[in-house]
Amino acid sequence: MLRFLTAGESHGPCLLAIIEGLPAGLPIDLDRINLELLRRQGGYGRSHRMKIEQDRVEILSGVINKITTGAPLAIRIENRDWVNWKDKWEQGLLEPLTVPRPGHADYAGMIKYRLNDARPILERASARETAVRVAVGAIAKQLLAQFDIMVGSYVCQIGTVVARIPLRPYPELWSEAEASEVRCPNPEDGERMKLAIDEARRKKDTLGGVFEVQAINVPVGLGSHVHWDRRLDARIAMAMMSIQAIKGIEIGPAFENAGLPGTQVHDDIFLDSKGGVTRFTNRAGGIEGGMSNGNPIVVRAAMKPIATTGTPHQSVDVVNGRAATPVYQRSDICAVPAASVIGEAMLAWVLADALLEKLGGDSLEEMKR
Ligand SMILES: Cc1cc2nc3c(=O)[nH]c(=O)nc-3n(C[C@H](O)[C@H](O)[C@H](O)COP(=O)(O)O)c2cc1C
Ligand SMILES: C=C(O[C@@H]1CC(C(=O)O)=C[C@@H](OP(=O)(O)O)[C@H]1O)C(=O)O
Repeated sequence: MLRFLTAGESHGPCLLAIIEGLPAGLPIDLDRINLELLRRQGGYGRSHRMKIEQDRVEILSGVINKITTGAPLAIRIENRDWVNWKDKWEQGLLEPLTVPRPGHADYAGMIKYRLNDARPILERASARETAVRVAVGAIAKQLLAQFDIMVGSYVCQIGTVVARIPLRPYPELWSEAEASEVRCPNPEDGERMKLAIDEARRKKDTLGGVFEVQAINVPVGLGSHVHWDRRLDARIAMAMMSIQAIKGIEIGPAFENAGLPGTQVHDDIFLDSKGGVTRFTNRAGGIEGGMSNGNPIVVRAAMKPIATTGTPHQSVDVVNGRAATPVYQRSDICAVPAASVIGEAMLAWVLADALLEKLGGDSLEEMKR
């Protein structure tokens, strides 16, 4: 079983993760992990914070001579913004934030943990934590790559701009998305998305959207139909929904399928010329009965608009009980492109876990055998 834990605050010294259960003998390419971190930091519409941070991963254990040993990996990413907080933080001089910000974890967290200050809540609820998750996902991708399984993504919608996705094999769409500042494989729609972000910024507003993550070359039979928590779609849904601000997911075009008759939805099975079977459609998004069916796995996720808007929301000061507006410092206008990279990391993690479960083995060699 693969598992990982993360720790760290958004403006604290660093983010940490411990990854347990990786097979021994897996070559780890640090540059490729750092490339994923760079991809997550990109994207049109992000705040000044992304100019401060330059995420690089350090591996502190579990890897010797660039190869996993089978022991837990401890990994670390520095928060460069820490120097701007360190003195006040260490001397206990940070002003309490007594007005919870709507759309954030602040209100529920303050009640739950009996705090008159939202800071301890926002520090951990922040999506800054996804930096280290992307590093974890990058390691999962390196395990999957040993079995030719690849994961990629693109952005399908920002605000009301819905991209027309060209009909091309996924790897081509991924490289076209990579060349776009909003990770949209359709350049014309990508420009419209950027204009929508500019307009939101001008109006002191924010945007959400939809991204799609896909995995190709996934063997048949990851996950299982036999028990609720072994179903691959359930595991993917949980991983995707764990990303901050993700509020909906679908496997394949699930919400469109819901309105169609069964004859137009289910992917018929045909004999191919080599005596095997093939399918010409993938409306199931690569999963039937909680198991991968050999088709690409296709997951869409809906991200709500960024909660902190330049136009103030109404709230209440929990200390004096008066109506108030929360403190505004800075905020992303749109983070859907970054979220799509985080979605890749989470899908890669779930698939690596399911693959290891299916193949077994303590070393890469055993897994391959
Ligand atoms: C990559 C990324 C960047 C984000 N940046 C911001 C931001 O700058 N400002 C903000 O208010 N919310 C931002 N969010 C969303 C909040 O973290 C999230 O809405 C909040 O923690 C509440 O969690 P929930 O939306 O899952 O309920 C970001 C989310 C992601 C995935
Ligand atoms: C730091 C990152 O994203 C942050 C996520 C975030 C939030 O509330 O989730 C708020 C912003 O941070 P700050 O509170 O410092 O302005 C974003 O910049 C990152 O993605 O690395």
